[in-house]
Amino acid sequence: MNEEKIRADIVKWGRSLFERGLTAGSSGNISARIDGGYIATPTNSCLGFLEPDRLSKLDLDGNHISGDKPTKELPLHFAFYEGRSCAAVVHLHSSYATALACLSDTDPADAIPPITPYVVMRVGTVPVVPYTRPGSADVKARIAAIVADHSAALLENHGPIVCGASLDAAVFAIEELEEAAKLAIITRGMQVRHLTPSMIADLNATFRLR
Ligand SMILES: O=C(O)[C@@H](O)C(=O)COP(=O)(O)O
Ligand SMILES: [Zn+2]
Repeated sequence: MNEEKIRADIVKWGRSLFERGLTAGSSGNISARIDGGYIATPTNSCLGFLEPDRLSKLDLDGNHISGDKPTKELPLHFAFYEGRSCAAVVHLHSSYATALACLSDTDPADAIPPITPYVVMRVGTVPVVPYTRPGSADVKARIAAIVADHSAALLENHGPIVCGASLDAAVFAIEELEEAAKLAIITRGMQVRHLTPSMIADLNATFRLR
C-alpha cells in the first residue's frame, strides 16, 4: 500500500483500460487504499490521461486532503470499503456489462450466467443494484444490502463496479466481468451449456478469491 506505487498503478491501469475501450471519455473511476487513507481518480478525469500528482488523496473517512476534486462516486466506493475487506474499487462503463445492466430481462440476483469457470473464480455471482443517479449517496444503502455476499455488481442502467483485495485483483475481476457479459450477450438465444451447481461449488472451494 505504498502511496507512490498506488498512484503509479492507478495511472497505469487507467490508461490500459481506456486504451482498450473498456471505458470512454471521462467515465469510470478507480480508488485504492493507502496507509491512512485512499487515492482516487478526480471527477471528470479521463482514465487514459491521469497524472499521479493530481490524483485525489482522501483520509480514512473520505475527506479530501489533496489533489484534484475526487470522483463524485465516493459514496459508491466507500460502500464497498465499509462493507467488505477490500483494497481497491473499480467502476467502468464497459459496453457489454453495461448492456446487461440495461436489459430488462437480466436476472437481478444473478446477472452474469456462469458459463465459464473464470468468472466464477474471479467475480462470483453479480447482482443488479437498483438505479440511483450517478454520484447520489443513495447508492450506499443499495450496495450495503449486497456487499457482504458480493464483490461485484451491475449498477442498473449504468455500469459495472468491482472491488478486490488489491488494485490488480479488482482490475482483473472487472475485465473478466466484461468478458463474461460479452459471452452472455453474444450467446443469447443459443443453446448454452451452463456450469452445474456442483462445478460451481468445486470452483468456489478451490479458487475463489474472497
Ligand atoms: O456515470 C457517472 O457519472 C460516474 O459514475 C462516472 O463514471 C464518472 O464520474 P466521475 O468519477 O465523478 O468523473
Ligand atoms: Zn459511471
